[in-house]
Amino acid sequence: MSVAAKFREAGRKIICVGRNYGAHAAELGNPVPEKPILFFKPTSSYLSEGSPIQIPKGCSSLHHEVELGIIIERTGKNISESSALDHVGGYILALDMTARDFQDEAKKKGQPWAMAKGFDTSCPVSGFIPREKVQDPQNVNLWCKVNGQTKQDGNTKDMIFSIPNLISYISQYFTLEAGDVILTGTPSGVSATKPGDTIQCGLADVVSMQFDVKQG
Ligand SMILES: CC(=O)CC(=O)C(=O)O
Ligand SMILES: [Mg+2]
Repeated sequence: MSVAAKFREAGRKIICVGRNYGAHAAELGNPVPEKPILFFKPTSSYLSEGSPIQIPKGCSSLHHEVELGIIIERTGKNISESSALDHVGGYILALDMTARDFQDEAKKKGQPWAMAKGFDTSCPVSGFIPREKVQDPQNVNLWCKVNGQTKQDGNTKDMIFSIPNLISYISQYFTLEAGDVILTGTPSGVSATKPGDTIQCGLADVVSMQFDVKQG
C-alpha cells in the first residue's frame, strides 16, 4: 500500500508539536519552549473535506490552528538530522482544531490535553501532497481565513524547531513508521470559531481546503 493511503489508517500515529512558532506562543501568553512539546491525536480525529468540523459537547472556544503535516514514508528510530528528510514521503495541510477552554482547564489542573486536542473531527486534513510539490518545506506560506477574513498568515521558516530537528528529536522517543504524521505547530492568529462559520486554509499555492463548523 502506498504511503498516501497509509497515513489515515488506524494504528498510525499523529504526533503534534506545540508552540513551535514564537509569535503563537506569545499570543497565548506561553513561554518559548526549550525543547519540542509533543502530544498525540488519535486517527479517529481525521476529517476530510465535505464533512463538517463538530464543536465538542461543552466546548465554548474552538480554535483553528493551521499547520504543515509531514508524512513519514521510511520507518526509523534515532534518525539523524542530516538524514531526516530521507524519511519523508510527502506532506498534508492540517487544522489542529483545539478546544481552547478544555485546554486552559487542563493546563490549570496539570491534566493531559487529550480532550482539548483529540476529539472526533479535530484533525481536518487535505489529501496527500507528494514531496516534489513542496520545493522547500522550511519556507512555505500557511494561511487560514474564517468567513473570508484572514486570521493566520505565516511561514514555516519561522518554526523554532526545524523539520529535520523535529524528526530527529521525536524518533529518539517514538519509532517513526510509514504513515505516521507530524503536525509541526501553528503560526500566530488563532481564534475562536462558532457554528455556521466556514474555515478556509492553504499551503502557498499547493493546496487549499474548506470546512464548515457546526455544533456537535
Ligand atoms: C498551545 C497549543 O495548543 C499548541 C499547539 O498545538 C501549537 O500548534 O502551537
Ligand atoms: Mg497545534
